[in-house]
Amino acid sequence: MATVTENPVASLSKPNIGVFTDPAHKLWVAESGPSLESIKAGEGLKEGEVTVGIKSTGICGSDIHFWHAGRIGPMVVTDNHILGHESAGVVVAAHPSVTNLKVGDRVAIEPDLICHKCEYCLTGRYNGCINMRFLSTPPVDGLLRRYVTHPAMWCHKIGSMSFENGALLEPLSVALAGVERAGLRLGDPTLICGAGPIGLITLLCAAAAGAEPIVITDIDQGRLDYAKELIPRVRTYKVERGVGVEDAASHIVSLAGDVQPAIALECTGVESSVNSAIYSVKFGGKVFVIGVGKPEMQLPFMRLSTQEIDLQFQYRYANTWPRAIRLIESGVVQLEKLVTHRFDLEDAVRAFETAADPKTGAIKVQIQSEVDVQW
Ligand SMILES: NC(=O)c1ccc[n+]([C@@H]2O[C@H](COP(=O)([O-])OP(=O)(O)OC[C@H]3O[C@@H](n4cnc5c(N)ncnc54)[C@H](O)[C@@H]3O)[C@@H](O)[C@H]2O)c1
Ligand SMILES: OC[C@H](O)C(O)[C@@H](O)CO
Repeated sequence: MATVTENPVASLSKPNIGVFTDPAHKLWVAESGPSLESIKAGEGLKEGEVTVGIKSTGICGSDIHFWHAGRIGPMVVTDNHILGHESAGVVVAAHPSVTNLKVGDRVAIEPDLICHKCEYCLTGRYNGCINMRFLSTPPVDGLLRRYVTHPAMWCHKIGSMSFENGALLEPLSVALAGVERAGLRLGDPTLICGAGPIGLITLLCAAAAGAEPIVITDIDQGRLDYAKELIPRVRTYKVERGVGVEDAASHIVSLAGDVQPAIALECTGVESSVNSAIYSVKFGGKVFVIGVGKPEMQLPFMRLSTQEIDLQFQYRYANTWPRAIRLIESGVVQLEKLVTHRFDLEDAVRAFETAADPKTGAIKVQIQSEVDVQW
């Protein structure tokens, strides 16, 4: 264990840099705020805030989307914009008012800034905050920087957990929120649609929660093979172009041993996939949609109606971090294998190109930054 120096922030020497995109779909690394000088001078920290030296940040599909498409639905990149919302690092400075954290604490950052005043904040469903400012969703800059200033209350201590795992707490939170609100129970036959990072983490959670049998779908055989490596008992279904949604549903049910799923956790947001899930689940079952997709979709209304199927949705998460930390610390959910590629912050453009290219076989690409402080 390294020793804490009198004033560790004084030893910081690397400039703050960040990963930017813009409305012209450029992607670049450049100097960003807060500046090293202001951090070292102890300027700019407001009451309740800390500065975190970011060590690991995962690239999310939404980061690629903001870069390539310039928008996700109503969230539009209108200016130079810093990406990233899956990060963990070390506290390098703290405002004197902060009592829950100290310099040197290892933390994962929950990337929301909420108003603490609206109905949803006051009732614990703060992901619905009407004044939500979610880091990396334009116009709010994200975490892909060497240093970030953030409210201490949204920096969760991760103890000796690796920074890579700390950065995975964010997508784990998405999956946990889904599994929890879907009401998944021990022995529930479960369908998971999509074996991207969210689908795979959902698979790990559903398996840990005792779902059985579990079928996972994807259009990519490589991702299905990956799912099988993670959870050998999972049954995999490769979705083929030209196969109708009802036929796909029959294949899924037959793969499950002629058992209709009680719950489908939809992690693609693709219309045909949502519809195969609706045709797969049993009477009174639930299709729980985590994936996000196009603004309007056609759904089999009468199937939903005559089979009393619940169709439910999830948007981000609330109150998941402490639970997610316990699951990783105890090894109940093991996410290490998901990180397939690692790049330095200076090399972030290559990291994004790798994450965006299906031929690389990347599942989760993480960006690591050097924070040259001596503890
Ligand atoms: N609700 C939320 O708060 C929330 C949070 C994070 C991510 N998401 C969404 O969750 C979804 C999954 O995220 P991800 O990071 O894993 O994305 P991803 O794009 O990496 O993974 C999606 C997977 O679905 C597969 N797929 C595509 N079409 C399919 C089909 N017809 N049938 C089966 N599989 C198909 C793809 O091959 C891919 O492996 C995305 O829509 C993302 O935007 C939602
Ligand atoms: O996990 C959080 C999600 O990735 C975000 O909601 C993103 O999709 C848009 O801001």
